[in-house]
Amino acid sequence: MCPPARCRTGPARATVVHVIEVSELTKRYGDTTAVRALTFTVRPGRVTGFLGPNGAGKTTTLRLLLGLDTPTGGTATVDGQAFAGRPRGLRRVGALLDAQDVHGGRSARAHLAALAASNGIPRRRVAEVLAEVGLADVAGRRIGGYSLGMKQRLGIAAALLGDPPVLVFDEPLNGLDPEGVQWLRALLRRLAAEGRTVFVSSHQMSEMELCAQDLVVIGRGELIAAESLGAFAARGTRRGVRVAARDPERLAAALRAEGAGVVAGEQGLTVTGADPARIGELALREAVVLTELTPLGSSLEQAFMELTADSVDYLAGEPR
Ligand SMILES: Nc1ncnc2c1ncn2[C@@H]1O[C@H](COP(=O)(O)OP(=O)(O)OP(=O)(O)O)[C@@H](O)[C@H]1O
Repeated sequence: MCPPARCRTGPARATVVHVIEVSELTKRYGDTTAVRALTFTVRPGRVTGFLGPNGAGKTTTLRLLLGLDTPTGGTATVDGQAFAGRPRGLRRVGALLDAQDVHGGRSARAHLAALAASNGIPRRRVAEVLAEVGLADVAGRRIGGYSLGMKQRLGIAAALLGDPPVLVFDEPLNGLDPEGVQWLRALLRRLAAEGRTVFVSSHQMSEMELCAQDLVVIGRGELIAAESLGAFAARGTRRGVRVAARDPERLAAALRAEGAGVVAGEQGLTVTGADPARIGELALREAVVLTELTPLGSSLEQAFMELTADSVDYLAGEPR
């Protein structure tokens, strides 16, 4: 593979940084506003997770970015230019949008060879990417007989074919088995470590938690957050503070009188609405000996649920 840094030639290209920039991006389909005034930046050298509940507008955003659809307003650019489906576009941006969208009658090898030919990519890349995604042994088989996971791997192979500095994947973990998920997480991290810009959508926080460094979170087409994983997690409400004390009932009463929430459990009290310092002060005032005072950090999943709660269109299970 040619790392992006080495792909830059000449003084003009030396300053090129492979940034995805989305500015005031809006897309309406009739009465539906799929994306509304979205603005964010995706930087190279990091895996950026693109998160949002079902129907949030992730696929629409990626389609607009890739020039597969036209914005109603705003812009989406790579390296400062709109990316339209150019013949040699695979060298610039590699994308996996819909793994099922392939000609089932062809073999994986023939499919990739055709893509390579139309993008001016050396034929040897076909064997390289097939090996990279673990499909070398089945490359001669018809794609129509592939499982969803195998088609995802093929879609990833196609995205890697042109050795591009920018990679965009829409829900690439769908259909992968646990080994496949681990493999893909490692691949995404490696691609970013090579200096590429890696933008990956998912509707599940837990999927991104282990490989993304930055997050762009949207809900109902609007931006909720664009920041590092850590900053996003910190925005979730703290789960509370676990407290153990010699006289828990007395402390619980004092905390409740202060407006804090207190739930008594086997391991002690779980307190919300009061930080450890305030709990310590109250314990001192009530002359209650504390034996444990542990802040419970908010998990990313919880932050995601909280921050997108108002923008979930489709809920599984019980109605809200
Ligand atoms: N071609 C279209 N015509 C009409 N409405 C559309 C079209 N494409 C998307 N939408 C609507 O735009 C909204 C955003 O859809 P989109 O597929 O971008 O969301 P998503 O975040 O990718 O969802 P998911 O996680 O379920 O794939 C939805 O309400 C969807 O029904």
